Amino acid sequence: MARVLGTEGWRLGWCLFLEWARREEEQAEGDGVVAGWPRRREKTARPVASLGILGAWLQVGRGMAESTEVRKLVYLVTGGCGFLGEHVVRMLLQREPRLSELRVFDLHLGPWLEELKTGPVQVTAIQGDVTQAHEVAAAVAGAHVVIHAAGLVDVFGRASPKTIHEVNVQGTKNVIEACVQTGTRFLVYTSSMEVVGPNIKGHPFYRGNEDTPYEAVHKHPYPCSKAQAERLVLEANGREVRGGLPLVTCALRPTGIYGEGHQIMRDFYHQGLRLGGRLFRAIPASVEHGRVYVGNVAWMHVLVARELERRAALVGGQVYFCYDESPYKSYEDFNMEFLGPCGLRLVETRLLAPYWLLMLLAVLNALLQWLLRPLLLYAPLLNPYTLAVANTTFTVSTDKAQRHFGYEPLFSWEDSRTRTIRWVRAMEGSAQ
Ligand SMILES: NC(=O)c1ccc[n+]([C@@H]2O[C@H](COP(=O)([O-])OP(=O)(O)OC[C@H]3O[C@@H](n4cnc5c(N)ncnc54)[C@H](O)[C@@H]3O)[C@@H](O)[C@H]2O)c1
Ligand SMILES: CC(C)[C@@H](O)CC[C@@H](C)[C@H]1CC[C@H]2[C@@H]3[C@H](O)C=C4C[C@@H](O)CC[C@]4(C)[C@H]3CC[C@]12C
Repeated sequence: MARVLGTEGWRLGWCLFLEWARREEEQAEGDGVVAGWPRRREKTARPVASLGILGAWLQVGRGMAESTEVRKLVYLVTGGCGFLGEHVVRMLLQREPRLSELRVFDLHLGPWLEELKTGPVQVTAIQGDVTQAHEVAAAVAGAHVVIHAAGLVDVFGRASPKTIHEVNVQGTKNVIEACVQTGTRFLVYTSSMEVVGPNIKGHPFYRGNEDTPYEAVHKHPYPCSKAQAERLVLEANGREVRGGLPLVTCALRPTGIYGEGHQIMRDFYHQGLRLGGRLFRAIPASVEHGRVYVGNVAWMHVLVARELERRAALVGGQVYFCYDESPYKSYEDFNMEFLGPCGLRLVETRLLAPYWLLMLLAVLNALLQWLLRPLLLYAPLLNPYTLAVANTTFTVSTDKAQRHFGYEPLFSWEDSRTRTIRWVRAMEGSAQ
């Protein structure tokens, strides 16, 4: 379709222009207004009208001309069937007009991909493992842009530290090397706030930005792996890829993502249902955690991927926190923005469960997980790491993405909240 508009576009534009010119001239004779501008003296009216219409036509023509060549880019999204990945895939299809092919690479392909194959963009589902270099290289070959969102997001002890490292670090190395070997020049990495903190010392990060000094000290396998992977991506910026041009990379650091498809929100909801519609507060309301809507995180990925080529010198090698207008609240209070309207309530237990008791329970959970591992996977939300993270303020306040590549949140807080509540309610229907 876009290609057809190329030649036909100019011809169609010219016909539109002539028809419009005729009508404008007729109208200008009648009501004294020329193409939206107040009519000037008779002798300038006609040139003004023609200029205005000509300008409109040129705009139409250019837009069509641009559309004739735009569908030429191949994007690859690793982890494209995950919580964030699916939103990135759908956002690209909606808001990246230059796409000719969208490759979705994931260990587990979602059935919903089939519904995407009816549009003008070729959607190629690739079942693969980022830890397998040859599978990554095959998927990357020929892509113009790679958005690397595949990762093992585990802070609940489900996967071994070795596996987390293999996926998050070695997998990222494989993506970088595939870009270099095949000549793909633009790589966006989905990093995480946890690359920064909260650190093992429980230091708060209050309204911090990308330049705020903070002692990023980690022991847990997940943040360690994200920090290593991010460093690899940023260090790869400028490396020569096949064909002799430089690789341009950047990393996006979402804070706690929420929205349609968020598994942890789903876990909280089901836990509340099991407890008779109640959730028990474990974290003081004063401990704030930054959260960001998944649609805005997806939009930031799409936008920075588009701007990487045009603003390579500025954006290449940079990190950007993902942010929007979501309010600063404790993790649990924030979740109640969505779970409350769906019938759950947060029971104040701070007097009943002091921090030391919660930490004791968390340690017992970790011990139980270790004892039961040969028999079954016991991975509750409460463990020493999640308690420590939840109990440490971590909020960002930055506009670096806006300054560097014009990012503005696509979804307001109200819209993000409404969409998430609608999703929880749909879960409610399925849970009954
Ligand atoms: N969820 C959050 O709050 C959050 C916040 C900051 C950053 N992140 C980052 O965003 C990215 C996506 O996270 P998510 O929350 O969507 O998690 P997710 O688990 O829903 O998605 C990750 C996807 O990667 C895929 N994957 C895992 N191992 C793979 C492998 N070996 N090969 C190929 N694909 C593999 C999974 O199948 C899944 O579809 C991750 O890199 C994560 O670190 C998430
Ligand atoms: C059981 C209570 C103590 C309850 O309040 C625990 C909440 C806990 C499960 C979450 C609190 C903070 C979350 C993390 C944070 O939002 C950022 C993250 C970075 C991202 O890359 C992956 C997810 C996560 C680690 C996220 C995980 C859940 C929490 C620890």
